[in-house]
Amino acid sequence: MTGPILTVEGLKAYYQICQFGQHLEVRAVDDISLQIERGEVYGIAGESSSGKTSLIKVLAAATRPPLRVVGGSARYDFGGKGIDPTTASEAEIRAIRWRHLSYIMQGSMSVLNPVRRIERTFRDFAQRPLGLSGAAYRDRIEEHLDHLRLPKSVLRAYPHELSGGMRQRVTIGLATVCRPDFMIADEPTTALDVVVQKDVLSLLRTVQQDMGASIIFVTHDMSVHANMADRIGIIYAGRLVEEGPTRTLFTRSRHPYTAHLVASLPVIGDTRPRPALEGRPPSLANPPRGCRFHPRCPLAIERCAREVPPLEAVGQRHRSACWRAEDVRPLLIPGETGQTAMVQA
Ligand SMILES: Nc1ncnc2c1ncn2[C@@H]1O[C@H](COP(=O)(O)OP(=O)(O)OP(=O)(O)O)[C@@H](O)[C@H]1O
Repeated sequence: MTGPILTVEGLKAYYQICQFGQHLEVRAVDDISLQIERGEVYGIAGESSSGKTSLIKVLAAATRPPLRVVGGSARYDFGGKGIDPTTASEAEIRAIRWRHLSYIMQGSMSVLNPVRRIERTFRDFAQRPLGLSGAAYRDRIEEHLDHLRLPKSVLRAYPHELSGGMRQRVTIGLATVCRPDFMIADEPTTALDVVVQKDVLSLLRTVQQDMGASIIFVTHDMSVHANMADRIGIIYAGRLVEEGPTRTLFTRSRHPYTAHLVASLPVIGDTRPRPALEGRPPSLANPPRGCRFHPRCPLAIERCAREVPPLEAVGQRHRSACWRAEDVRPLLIPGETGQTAMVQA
């Protein structure tokens, strides 16, 4: 199979709400275009309220009012089976859910029913898409658990009887049991402590590589991206402002906002003060004209307040939306600070 598995073009999704008798549009996803390759882990980063979850809700075909897709398109190519999650019918989505497209959500308890044993949840998720029953079905599930280094006994457990890390491993098990082509993961490890987080991430990476699946992976934690993602897209105020291979983004970012995110990472032994970013992210109901980052940008010039910078190539598979992309310098020098140690080859 050739070509990207997901192509997003000019996607716009707004929350259309009525507040104090006034009609408001919160432009959570505003003109986003990107492509994800087969077998690729694509990380989405950005601070709170930048639109990450809204974007992946649209991509997961989970758009519900007041969020509405108001422009653009998204298209998955599952080996000849093309589907647009913004326009597909319920029946079309049901046909691809779990088998082709699966979803690992924030906090395992949102998928695990507290009053059902894990085996029942597996049955609800997997039996129909796998088309297996009896011993063949049981063998497949047990083999899968074994692969995830989960004991068979979890099947008899209720969610509350498992630790947070174990529950998240079960969630990954559910999301991968039908060997999907594409997985969407929204902050899958945020609620876990660092040691368990590492274990869950390495499990997710192993399963993804074994299956050759693609993942779009959302977290605000840049150090998780450093260890997980092949490529990263940086979102600021509803827009994709930079995108590139992980190492490139960490060492040669071409957007001042990315440079700030990278410089904010703690580095052992480096006691230099972290450069602070002035101001707050804008309201997406009334974003500033021009580049949305310009009111906080240390490099802003008059043009930035007037014209929206397009997302343009600045290197190999590297795009930036900044009028001053050429002038962006890393705020901390990788190597000197040990920062590159976080980025795996
Ligand atoms: N139901 C809603 N109605 C109105 N606005 C909403 C709604 N849900 C989210 N928003 C707004 O949409 C914008 C994007 O929110 P979103 O949750 O997508 O951001 P995020 O980057 O995922 O944030 P976080 O990291 O905190 O989850 C924010 O301004 C948020 O306030």
